Amino acid sequence: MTTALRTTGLTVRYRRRRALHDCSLALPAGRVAALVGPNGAGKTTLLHTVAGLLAPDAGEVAVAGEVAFMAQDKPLYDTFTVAETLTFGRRLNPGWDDAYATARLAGLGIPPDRRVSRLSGGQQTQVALTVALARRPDLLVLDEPLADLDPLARHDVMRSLMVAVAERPLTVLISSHVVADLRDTCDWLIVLNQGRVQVSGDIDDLLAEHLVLTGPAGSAGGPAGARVVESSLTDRRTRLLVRGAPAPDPRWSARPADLEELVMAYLRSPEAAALPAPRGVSA
Ligand SMILES: Nc1ncnc2c1ncn2[C@@H]1O[C@H](COP(=O)(O)OP(=O)(O)OP(=O)(O)O)[C@@H](O)[C@H]1O
Repeated sequence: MTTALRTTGLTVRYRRRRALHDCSLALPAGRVAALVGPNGAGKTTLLHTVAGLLAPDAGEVAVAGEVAFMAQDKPLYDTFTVAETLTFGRRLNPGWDDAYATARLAGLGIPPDRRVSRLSGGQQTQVALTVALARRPDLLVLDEPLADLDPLARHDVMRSLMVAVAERPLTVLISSHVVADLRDTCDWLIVLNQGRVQVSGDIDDLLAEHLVLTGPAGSAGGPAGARVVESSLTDRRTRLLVRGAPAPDPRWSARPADLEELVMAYLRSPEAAALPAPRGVSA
């Protein structure tokens, strides 16, 4: 397994405020990784550090190959046409693949003579994405590319990103607040919370090892052997999200957790973690 991105003990401060603390993760090549976390968790700081725009105060970032970064506020010039945007990209990037960029935009039905300011938000995102992809990166880093797009445009952007990933060897790291947008597209999950990496792993593996248990009220610890990530209590039932399968107990019913439940449970329990061994900490 080749590692496309590895961060080791990454710490970043803005003056005295620590935005990232001791972040270590490894992303295998060819994965599409979702980076999720609440406002202020450090997602943009992590992406900027991976893209080389910020220098860490401690720790290291290692990327296998070239990185292309698409910032949150789509880096396009409003007064340029789409064709001029591509010309600009070609002049700035030695490894630029013009045939790919032109064909991709034609396939998406985006007219080359249209001014960027006259494109829809979804089309602007597609142009910015095309500029990033035409640089032929090994690692594509996207900071909230779906923000301010309607659900249809979000779906189109993610689907076209999947086409790009299927066409070439590419690893993608994409931040978003909307977990539902990422479920069909991403196969790796990174949860960042309060500047720390809380979860990093294969989504199917994570889902397979987490359960939602429902059982008697007043038993927040759950059945024997349960590793509780989060518990919520009502006066009648206890609901737990647990990692690993506890011993069978007839008082508790179990069902698989979905991705949103898993993410929310970790975000509400900043002390819990699901990280790979040997560096990992059990929930
Ligand atoms: N330029 C800056 N100067 C000072 N503090 C900053 C700066 N940029 C970010 N921060 C702080 O660092 C922390 C992490 O911010 P960051 O933007 O990385 O979070 P985020 O997860 O991307 O948030 P959001 O989801 O709101 O975009 C926050 O507490 C933020 O206020």
